[in-house]
Order: sequence, then structure tokens, then C-alpha cells
Amino acid sequence: MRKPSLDKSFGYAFRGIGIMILSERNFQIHLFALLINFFLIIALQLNSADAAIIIIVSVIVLITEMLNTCVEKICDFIHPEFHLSIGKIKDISAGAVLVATLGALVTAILIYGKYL
Ligand SMILES: Nc1ncnc2c1ncn2[C@@H]1O[C@H](COP(=O)(O)OP(=O)(O)OP(=O)(O)O)[C@@H](O)[C@H]1O
Repeated sequence: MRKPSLDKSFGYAFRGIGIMILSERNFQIHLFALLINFFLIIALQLNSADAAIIIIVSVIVLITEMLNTCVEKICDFIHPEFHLSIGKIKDISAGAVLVATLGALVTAILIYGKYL
């Protein structure tokens, strides 16, 4: 199969982000959290290192949410019926999002705590 051109590849990637924004509620919530963080970074005048850490942990949460959605969709595609293994796979994938979110929360408390 021929490889798609660079602009088409970017187009597919942006379509993937668009699908997440339009149809995944949890992703919308995490994206909203990132916007609040941008606001706080400016309002509290965080230094560039602290701002970078906040942005990195927020983006990690968004990425894990995207990968979790991929896992869910693959599971639903290959095995739509109930299966214990599918349940475990989905639970572990959701657990990854929770780990990233809790890590981001603790990081935010530690960093914003210095500015309040
Ligand atoms: N086919 C299945 N077989 C067994 N258990 C399943 C199956 N589908 C879902 N589950 C169980 O239901 C939980 C929720 O799965 P679901 O696919 O509905 O994700 P979700 O809660 O809609 O996630 P999100 O809110 O991120 O979209 C899974 O973590 C798993 O425990």
C-alpha cells in the first residue's frame, strides 16, 4: 500500500483529534481542564519550568484518554459480546487514565501551592 502524503497524514491525525473532541465526553472534560490550566498559568504568572510541567502532565492525561478510547473501540470491534478478558482489558486501560489524572492532580497541587 502506498504511504499517504505528509499533509494527508496530518489530516488523518487532526480528524482523530476532531473525533475525540466531538464524541468523547471525558476527553472534552480533560481538554477543559487544560484550558483552565492555561488561564491559571497566566493569572498566577507561573515561571516557564512550572508552566511546562503543568502542560506536560495535562497532555499526558489527554494522550492516555485517546489511547483508552482506541482500546475500547478495538475491543468493541473485535469482540462486541460480553467477555471477562475484554472487561479486564478495558478496566486496565481506564486505570491508566486514572493514574495519569491522579498524577496530574498531585503535580498541580504541588506547583500551584507555591503561588497561592
Ligand atoms: N464486552 C465487554 N465484556 C466485559 N466487560 C465489559 C465489556 N464492555 C464493557 N465492559 C465493562 O464495562 C466497563 C465500561 O466499558 P465501556 O466500554 O462502556 O467504557 P466507558 O465506561 O463507556 O468508557 P468511557 O467513559 O471512557 O467511554 C469496562 O471497564 C468493563 O469493566
